[in-house]
Amino acid sequence: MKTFDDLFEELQAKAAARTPGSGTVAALERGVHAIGKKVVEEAAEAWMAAEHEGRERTAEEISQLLYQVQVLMLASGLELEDVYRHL
Ligand SMILES: N=c1c2ncn([C@@H]3O[C@H](COP(=O)(O)OP(=O)(O)OP(=O)(O)O)[C@@H](O)[C@H]3O)c2ncn1[C@@H]1O[C@H](COP(=O)(O)O)[C@@H](O)[C@H]1O
Repeated sequence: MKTFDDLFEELQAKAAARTPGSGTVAALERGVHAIGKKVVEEAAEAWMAAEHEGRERTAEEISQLLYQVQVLMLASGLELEDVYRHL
């Protein structure tokens, strides 16, 4: 099973290689403003799922939120340690 750290490593590698066909590379090209909107969208969907749609849908939406947060980290030049330092 993929962890948060595993996913970040995968996304970093794809961003560095500019892997063709990668949705992450395409998102990074769209920039921070567009990525930020996806973070907010997925946060709202996670909230709605938690209130109305049950555990499985909530877990799915939270996974999408975590992905979008990682894309925002990459777009901002952040490493995992930069965030973990504040936990
Ligand atoms: N975990 C994710 C992941 N979660 C969400 N997303 C993308 O985020 C977007 C979500 O947008 P939407 O809300 O519009 O999606 P949706 O189809 O409406 O789904 P719902 O929110 O309605 O459930 C979609 O484009 C998804 O592809 C993800 N895209 C990629 N990953 C993983 O990231 C890695 C690299 O992916 P690529 O860069 O595409 O190779 C792979 O391991 C992928 O599994």
